[in-house]
Amino acid sequence: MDSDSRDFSDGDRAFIELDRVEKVFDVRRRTGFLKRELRQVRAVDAISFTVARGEMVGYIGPNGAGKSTTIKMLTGILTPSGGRLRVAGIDPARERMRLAHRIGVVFGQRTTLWWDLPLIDSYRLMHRMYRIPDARYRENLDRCVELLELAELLETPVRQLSLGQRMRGDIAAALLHDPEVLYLDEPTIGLDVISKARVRGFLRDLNAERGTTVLLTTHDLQDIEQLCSRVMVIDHGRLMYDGPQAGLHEVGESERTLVVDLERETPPIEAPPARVVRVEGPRQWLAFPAAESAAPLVAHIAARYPLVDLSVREPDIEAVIARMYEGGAGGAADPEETGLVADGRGNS
Ligand SMILES: Nc1ncnc2c1ncn2[C@@H]1O[C@H](COP(=O)(O)OP(=O)(O)OP(=O)(O)O)[C@@H](O)[C@H]1O
Repeated sequence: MDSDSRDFSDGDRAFIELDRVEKVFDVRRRTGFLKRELRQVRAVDAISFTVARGEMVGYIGPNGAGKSTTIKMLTGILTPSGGRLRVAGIDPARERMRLAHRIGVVFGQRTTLWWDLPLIDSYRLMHRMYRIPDARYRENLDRCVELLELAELLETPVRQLSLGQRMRGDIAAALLHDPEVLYLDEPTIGLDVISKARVRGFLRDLNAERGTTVLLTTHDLQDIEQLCSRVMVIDHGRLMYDGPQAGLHEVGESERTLVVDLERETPPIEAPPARVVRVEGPRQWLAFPAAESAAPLVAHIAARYPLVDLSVREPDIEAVIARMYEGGAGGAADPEETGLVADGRGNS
């Protein structure tokens, strides 16, 4: 063990550390007969963040933002073009095999299981490949089989499993060697509501009970809402936001909605800065800044209009993120310049 790895193995110091990490791909494009143009794609552009041991962090962004490229660099599949990257004190690109014993990876769109073999045979192979001590293998397998409800599926060839069954099989495979960190790239893609709930529940327990560090990439924002208190948003290879999930609402300038039921139809309510965004008979919807209290608005309306009932709707994270993507595309900001990296936690 080198001194680097001792540094990062203890306590809650940075377990994953990226310091101005870049990945540039050279892409050759055909521009005419025998003509090729060389273009560089900056998939990851000077990204810095740290993740402490035991954190569960969402890593989100639109298509092509650079999420998978980041995960591939974190596993050692890709070598960064610049910057410094460490996981558990290990440089993934230089010591990929050593790191493999400490990390688990689930790519939702691909399987790491042997397609033609029964599920249990993939696990037996991993037992040997990772040289997992027998007792630990048994214990981890039993736990995953129980919690991910795999007992009935162990003798089934992987190609005959449904997507949801295969995903649970893949998650178990990633955990047999007790990884300290789990990278999940779209773990609920294509799953039905019940399978999603099962996978999310399992991940929540894994993080709470075992302290496994989790980095989760997803397009399903409910995964983030239900699992990750901290979120990082990446766009055009740059980190646009790093902070608590709740803080997204502020930077996304989101709005809450006051739904007002009146005794009868009335012209649109006037209550600035709130504005009426929809009217249906005696019901009106008013949008107002999420950061402001609803109390003065309610008092204003109650004093002037024939109020029967009202309710407040929180902004949904989907709308907030959509706004961020729209705003970020043009000038994808340096989060340090814009203050979108909250808590100072994202950068070291
Ligand atoms: N091997 C490669 N060669 C050239 N360009 C690549 C390569 N891999 C990724 N890219 C480009 O890098 C950028 C980031 O891709 P990446 O797959 O990391 O995005 P992503 O955020 O994971 O997207 P998605 O949500 O669609 O999976 C894209 O422009 C992509 O076309």
